[in-house]
Amino acid sequence: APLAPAAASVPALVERNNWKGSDVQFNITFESARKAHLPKTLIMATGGTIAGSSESNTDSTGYTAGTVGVAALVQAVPELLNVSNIDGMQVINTGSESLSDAFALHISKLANKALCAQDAPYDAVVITHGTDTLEETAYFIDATLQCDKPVVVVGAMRPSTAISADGPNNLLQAVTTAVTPSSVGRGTLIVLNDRIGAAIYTEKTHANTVDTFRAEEPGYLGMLLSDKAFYYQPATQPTFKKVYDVSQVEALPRVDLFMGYQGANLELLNASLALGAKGVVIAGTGSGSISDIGLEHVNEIVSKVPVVRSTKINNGFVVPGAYYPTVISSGVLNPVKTRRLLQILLALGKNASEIRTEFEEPLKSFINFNITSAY
Ligand SMILES: NC(=O)C[C@H](N)C(=O)O
Repeated sequence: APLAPAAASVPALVERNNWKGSDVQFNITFESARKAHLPKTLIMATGGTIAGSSESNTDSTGYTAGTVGVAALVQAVPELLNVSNIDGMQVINTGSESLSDAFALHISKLANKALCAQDAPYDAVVITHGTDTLEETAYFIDATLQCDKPVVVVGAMRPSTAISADGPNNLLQAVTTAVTPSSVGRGTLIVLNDRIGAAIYTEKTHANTVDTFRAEEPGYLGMLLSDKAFYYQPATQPTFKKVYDVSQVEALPRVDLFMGYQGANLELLNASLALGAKGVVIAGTGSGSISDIGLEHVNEIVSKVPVVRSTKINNGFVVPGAYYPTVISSGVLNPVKTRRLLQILLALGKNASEIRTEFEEPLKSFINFNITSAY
């Protein structure tokens, strides 16, 4: 059976649903294992390969993601209870490719309640998540969490039934990182495969291997060594990070994402608007370049919705350039994170020139240019 309790001494779990103010499906705790001196961590489980299983222990492609619940995930790693008191919450159980914009908003609100509300019951939150869109949730929470407590997002590349499944150790490392005092004040973190990265910079870089999460240019913040989190530098927040309050936001607007390539003409932008898009992100080629014909189509819609250009290279900067006066530049954010920030800004009612300022103003600190509003 997948994820049978690894040790005879695993305390019995208690299922309950008494976390005030939440709309959780169910909530587990290990009451008998409570230790007064340990911090309290809430594990929010969402599915993914870390909660996946297969008939075959060598299968790392044909398994079903999101089949194992939070109780089994925690029970498979009783060592968690040596570093933290643990509660578990099953937020959803699915492959992360199927997570919606509504999910991102929902889990951000849950994390804020768990950590930042008055009398917030937890010291840290760990989110178990599929890796395919893990960085989108991690960045969204990073940009919307109203306090300094740690949120760590973790996943796995091999299902729970695989030989050398990476999930259990990743989960232990995530909880260990979450309750390490020097994790406070660093923003949302991504922990997999012994490495700790900042949500704003870290992304999935390989479709199959366990060392997939990297922050190619800025590098990792730290690593785990014999189950201790080690940081290379004292706590600091990412350079361009800004935090927004989405507690009053009821839904994120539709924002579509288009990619640049030879022959891309972007005429589908009009279809996107007709389907209700309130903003558009273009994962441009190189440093955010857009084809001449593509730019013509962009210019047909910029008076109606903001268009932000990032880069499909997923590394480096897109800065304002004379050639694209009508388009907003994403700075250091990759396309999917750019999309998340644009959704947040639109949801908060910002107009196009305010959105431009939010994206481009921070870049002024090191690059000399004039922000010109083309609207
Ligand atoms: N490794 C994984 O978790 C991939 C899976 N498709 C997911 O994102 O849910």
